[in-house]
Amino acid sequence: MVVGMAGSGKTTFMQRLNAHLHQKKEPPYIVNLDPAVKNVPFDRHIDIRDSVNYKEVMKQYNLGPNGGIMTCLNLFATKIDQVLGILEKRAPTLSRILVDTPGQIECFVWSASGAIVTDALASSFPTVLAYIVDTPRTTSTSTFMSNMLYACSILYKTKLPMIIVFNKTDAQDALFAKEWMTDFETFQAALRKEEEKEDGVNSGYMGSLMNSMSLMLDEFYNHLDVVSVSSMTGAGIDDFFKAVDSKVEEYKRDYLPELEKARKEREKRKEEDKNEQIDKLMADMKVAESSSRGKPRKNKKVSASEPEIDTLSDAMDSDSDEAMEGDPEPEDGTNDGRMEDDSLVDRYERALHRDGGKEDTTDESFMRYLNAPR
Ligand SMILES: Nc1nc2c(ncn2[C@@H]2O[C@H](COP(=O)(O)OP(=O)(O)OP(=O)(O)O)[C@@H](O)[C@H]2O)c(=O)[nH]1
Repeated sequence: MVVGMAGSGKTTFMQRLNAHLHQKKEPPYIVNLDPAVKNVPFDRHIDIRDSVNYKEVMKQYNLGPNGGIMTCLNLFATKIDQVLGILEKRAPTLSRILVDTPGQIECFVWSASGAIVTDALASSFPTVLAYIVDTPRTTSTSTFMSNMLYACSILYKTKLPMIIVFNKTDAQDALFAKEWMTDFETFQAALRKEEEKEDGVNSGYMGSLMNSMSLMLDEFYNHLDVVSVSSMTGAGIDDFFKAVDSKVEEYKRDYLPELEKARKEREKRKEEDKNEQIDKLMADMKVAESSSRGKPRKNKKVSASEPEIDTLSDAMDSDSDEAMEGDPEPEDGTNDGRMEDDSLVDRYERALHRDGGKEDTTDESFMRYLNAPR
């Protein structure tokens, strides 16, 4: 999945990857998620523009460009199951799926639909993010830092393996950026140099902010692979694919178990919710039963100060008080004084196997309903 700021060269990079894979006789499957792109210089198998009309969405919903992209993505996200279905059907014959994303990166990465699309893909296929950086525009420490912070936030949001791709290296070598990422002191020196040269543009608050951030980003750099490419000339594309293969291993090693853990936790929570609902149901039924049994109120004092029963909780309080007063518990403590008979609660308990797993064929349908997967 290719992400990056507007103009960083995502589409050109996609075009280069496509050409490279075709040359190797491993044609990729291509998905375009940019609703606002005008010309895509390669064939797409799935294109968001086929299902939503960006211009029309802006008009219909009275939106600006970014709102238009977000809404298109939201509409597309509702069809993600169908997209996954197509991809999964194709998967056995595919070596790679390439996904292009909108240049308005925040619309994609920070929107709910962006997360839905990313999570859906990542739960079905080994997914790697390629964060494209416009190298010639990153030679100043401040633009470099903004790019790295963006990449960092995407990494922490998606938790997917990420490769930083320094693009346009035919116009600007990326060695300086690689050094800044591996040697903190080189970055500090560049900061100082800019301060002197630019007459204090990065001095004061900005300078010290970047200084601290570069220290913080050190940890983030450890999680990345970095490659330099030129989408224009094709230089570095082999290195990129090598990095992808190593990141796929990382996906299998780190991401998949996390995914499995999250899935199990979701299921466990669902089960707990179900049990909680059943417990509530049981509690309600006990109250309903005890009040509907219509025991005569013994020694009931009727006084002006006695509160009226308005709510279920009031009723519960009142009944338990009453039980303490006039209907004492048996001394062995095995019975709360309300459940002597084969009551509805008993039958529900049996239906749920809470009585040690004894079968009760009479309530089978209810049991089946409760145990049925949802
Ligand atoms: N010199 C050079 N220019 C490049 C390279 N890759 C892309 N460009 C140029 O950068 C500009 C933007 O490229 P795109 O591929 O349209 O960038 P994008 O990220 O898809 O842009 P958006 O769709 O607006 O987000 C174009 O003029 C490209 O020709 C490269 O490797 N070298």
